[in-house]
Amino acid sequence: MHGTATEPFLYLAHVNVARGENVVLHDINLSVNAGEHIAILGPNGCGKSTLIKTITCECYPMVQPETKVRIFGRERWDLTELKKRLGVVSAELPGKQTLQTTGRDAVITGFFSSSTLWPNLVVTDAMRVHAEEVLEQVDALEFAEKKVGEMSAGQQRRIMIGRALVGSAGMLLLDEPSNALDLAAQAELRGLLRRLAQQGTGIMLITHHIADIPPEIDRILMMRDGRIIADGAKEELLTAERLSELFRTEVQLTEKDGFRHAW
Ligand SMILES: Nc1ncnc2c1ncn2[C@@H]1O[C@H](COP(=O)(O)OP(=O)(O)OP(=O)(O)O)[C@@H](O)[C@H]1O
Repeated sequence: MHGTATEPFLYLAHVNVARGENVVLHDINLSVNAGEHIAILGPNGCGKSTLIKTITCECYPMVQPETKVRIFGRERWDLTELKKRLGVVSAELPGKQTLQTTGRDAVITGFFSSSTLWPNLVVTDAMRVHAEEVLEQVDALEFAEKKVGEMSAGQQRRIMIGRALVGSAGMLLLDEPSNALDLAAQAELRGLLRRLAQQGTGIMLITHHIADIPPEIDRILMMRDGRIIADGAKEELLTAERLSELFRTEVQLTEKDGFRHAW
């Protein structure tokens, strides 16, 4: 699981991050290889999104000599380049212009990390061919001509996953992707994440819904109060006992077809 055969995607050492007046991440140490499948769990406000925002350079670590942040093996990044390579998906759209953009074009914006296909952007034939493959991969060809603003939340999410996939180096960072999805769309999302994981796409998934965690995810990070309090195998950590400790409430767990359900 923590093997060295693949290119390291992420290396964080002694990372502290402040937001506003408060330090909200404390001494984060984390190493992730490309292609790993990880879920990040923890109570509201524990710092999960800030961790992802630290990877995407939307939040910066406090400057301290022992602090290291390496993404794809590099410490310094042109932000636009980095954004293109990181496949980030949240429940929010990249910008309000995205609403007026067709699904097909919204996927292509992933090559530029832009909110719409501005006229000055040069779209190559190779980009169009790849976007078409990705639209098929996320099962979105049927509604690719629709404007994103006219799609269901489930369709939008599939387009945003496609957008994240086109430019990315095979790692998806998903911040609560099942938010606002109805039961059918949640099931579709679960199926899609499973397929992507099986095809070798790496996944870092933040979720409050244990049922979102596909069987392919085998590593769990548990966060509380801005710290990683556990990092290990799903078999050890995704238990009623560990979840009860993490959320400080009694959690019950059942398992079906490799998925776990908590309440
Ligand atoms: N823009 C901001 N300015 C100041 N503090 C912030 C900001 N965004 C988040 N915080 C604070 O940072 C801490 C970590 O928040 P973060 O959003 O990373 O947690 P989270 O685990 O993703 O929470 P949730 O599960 O509710 O989404 C919280 O105390 C939060 O109040």
